[in-house]
Amino acid sequence: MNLKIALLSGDGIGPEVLAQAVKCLQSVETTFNHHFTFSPALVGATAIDQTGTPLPDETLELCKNSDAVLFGAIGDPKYDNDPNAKVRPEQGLLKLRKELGLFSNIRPVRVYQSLIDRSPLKKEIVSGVDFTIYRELTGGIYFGEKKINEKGTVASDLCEYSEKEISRIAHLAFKAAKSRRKKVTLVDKANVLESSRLWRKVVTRIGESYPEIELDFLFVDNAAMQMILNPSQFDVILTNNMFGDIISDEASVITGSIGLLASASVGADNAMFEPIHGSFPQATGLDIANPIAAILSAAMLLEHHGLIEEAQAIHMAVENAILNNVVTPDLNADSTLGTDYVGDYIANSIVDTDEYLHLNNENIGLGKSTII
Ligand SMILES: NC(=O)c1ccc[n+]([C@@H]2O[C@H](COP(=O)([O-])OP(=O)(O)OC[C@H]3O[C@@H](n4cnc5c(N)ncnc54)[C@H](O)[C@@H]3O)[C@@H](O)[C@H]2O)c1
Ligand SMILES: CC(C)[C@H](C(=O)O)[C@@H](O)C(=O)O
Ligand SMILES: [Mg+2]
Repeated sequence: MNLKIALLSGDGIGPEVLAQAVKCLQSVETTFNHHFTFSPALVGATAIDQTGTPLPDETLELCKNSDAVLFGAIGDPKYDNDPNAKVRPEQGLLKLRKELGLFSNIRPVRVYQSLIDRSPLKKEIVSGVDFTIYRELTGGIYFGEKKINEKGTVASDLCEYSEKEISRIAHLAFKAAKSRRKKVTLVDKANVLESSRLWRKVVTRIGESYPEIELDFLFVDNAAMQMILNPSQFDVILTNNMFGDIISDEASVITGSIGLLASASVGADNAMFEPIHGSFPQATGLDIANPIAAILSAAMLLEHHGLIEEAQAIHMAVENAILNNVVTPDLNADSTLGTDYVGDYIANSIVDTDEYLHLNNENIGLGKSTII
């Protein structure tokens, strides 16, 4: 398959982790005989420094004309610490999501058995945790009208949602639950917010057309608590833009590190793949950032394009690295292995499992079909 991939490395650790994801995609290219074209473009603080804007027009055009966007991270302390800054790196990411129509952000949360001791929670609580967050990505308080009075003493951000915005992501969440454990939990604040009450109404109605799926509701404050008390109860979590942002960082803690969590941002015509973490500015250039979230985002990119075995090969290579303790210091405080080393190790262990089985079966005189 030929794929045109736009590479938006961004700021901080973005370029370091994205380079490892590219290595893995290149390894997939040779192992499975595909052709991927990588086109780098500016975004975030780096783009502001060079062009004055966090999302130059050329970057947006490139993304629109690519089969997928692979995104690193944006953000820089010089903007984080300046509430008066008018131009901010985050505006680039938000505009990109909006312009590409990426309304659904899918964030899988899975605990690796071999990392169970890395979780701050007890083994018996985290064992087997496997859920996915469907976070609405182009609406809500992030994109509602923002106001501040002339004196600069009163400010507001409007949280607005339409039925259409809710229903299109709700359908995706229900469909995902069909091939999982058949449960959707809507996380909202319907006891207080009008917009959350609309979410409940719309999602309840849509749920009726998925009778095999159990639909559950949790207020976000309780959901934050349940995620720590009993995370195994979740299968598919459906939620708005802001709640999804917050609970996904919380969920990452269960797994042992935010450096493990990948995501796919999907719309009708475009798709972007991005770690859930940020630019981790303190780690820039230190070769300590965990590249796995970026690498697994590349796996989600492949899966999105129907390259299931290829995505599986990346997952197996990641599991192999984790099993062999080839990890960055966030997963093992004694580790002296860096981002680049872990990236190389994972890229070099990507194999075509089908071929591997085939070869091994032939060696022992069995046809491939007898085993698979
Ligand atoms: N999608 C994005 O680009 C994105 C997401 C979140 C935050 N940000 C931006 O990033 C900047 C820093 O934000 P922050 O400090 O709140 O969040 P962050 O995710 O960058 O870092 C928070 C903490 O998570 C850990 N961490 C993050 N990524 C890691 C990795 N790959 N490996 C190991 N540990 C990792 C570190 O302990 C770090 O201190 C801000 O400017 C923020 O706006 C961008
Ligand atoms: C950087 C910021 C705009 C972004 C968000 O809030 O969506 C980030 O936290 C994320 O989770 O991708
Ligand atoms: Mg976030």
